Amino acid sequence: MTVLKARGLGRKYQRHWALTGCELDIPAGHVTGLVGPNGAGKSTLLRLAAGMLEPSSGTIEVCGGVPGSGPAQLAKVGFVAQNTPVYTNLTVAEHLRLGARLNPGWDDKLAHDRIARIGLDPGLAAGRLSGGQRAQLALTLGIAKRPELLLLDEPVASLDPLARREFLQDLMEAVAEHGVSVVMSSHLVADLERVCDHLVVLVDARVRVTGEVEELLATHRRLTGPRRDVDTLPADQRVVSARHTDRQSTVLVRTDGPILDPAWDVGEVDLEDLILAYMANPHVGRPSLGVVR
Ligand SMILES: Nc1ncnc2c1ncn2[C@@H]1O[C@H](COP(=O)(O)OP(=O)(O)OP(=O)(O)O)[C@@H](O)[C@H]1O
Repeated sequence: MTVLKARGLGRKYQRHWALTGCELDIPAGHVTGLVGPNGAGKSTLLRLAAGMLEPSSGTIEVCGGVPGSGPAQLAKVGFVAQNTPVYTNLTVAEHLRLGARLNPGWDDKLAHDRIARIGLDPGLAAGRLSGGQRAQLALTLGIAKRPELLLLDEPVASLDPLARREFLQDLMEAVAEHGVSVVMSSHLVADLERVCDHLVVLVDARVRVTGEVEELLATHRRLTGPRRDVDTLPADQRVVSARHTDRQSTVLVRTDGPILDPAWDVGEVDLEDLILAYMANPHVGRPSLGVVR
């Protein structure tokens, strides 16, 4: 089942396209990592999915409906925006009461347990919380809503390392126990490596690569060998990035078949290698032959 489907999806601000030609099928029951450079269009995609923005072109379907199209649709989707908005004059406890009132699937025990574990004072006004504590409150509201799809825009950016680890643990539990689907943007590749089994890389407003992490890792290889022109590689080895010194070439390729050329030393890639290769070289198939010293 697909939890987010985009077809020719685009969004422009004035005359600038923040997202364009976006084709996505994000499967249900997975944690999908959304990565890309600053300004790539990640928040724009998440806000389109949450129904906070209208597409300028194409279509987007979330949990089988049009984002933001009514109360039933809103109940299916949780969204924690990048600035983790909370009501500054309401206390932590009032936020939980509001959550319970507004959300049909609200898990009150989970919300209270989490707030207690984090150590947030229920009587404190949200405006007096630190940035990280505010993020924790917003994330608690998002998880306790028990949505079908949870959209998180850089959720852990302001959390300390321990809080980050615990939050990711909570997230994985929610996925395992309640089958919630998650799409989260992050610049922290190590975190994505821990929790994501699906990946979308956005660069320059376009989807550069998307797929199951396991499948992506299985089909990408790092080739190291005597310097050569990447145009001489077999057609089934799609060049993602290439670096050259005077004598040596290092090429990251996508291929389904084995690498038979004995001149290459063939290595596996990890998620960070893969993400950086796609982020560094947006012009797939047109790698630079510049010399790196
Ligand atoms: N409200 C807006 N008005 C005009 N331009 C905008 C607006 N919001 C975003 N943009 C532009 O759209 C592009 C994509 O922005 P977006 O916030 O989606 O990127 P992002 O990938 O989330 O970036 P970051 O990693 O820095 O959070 C950027 O060029 C940005 O300047």
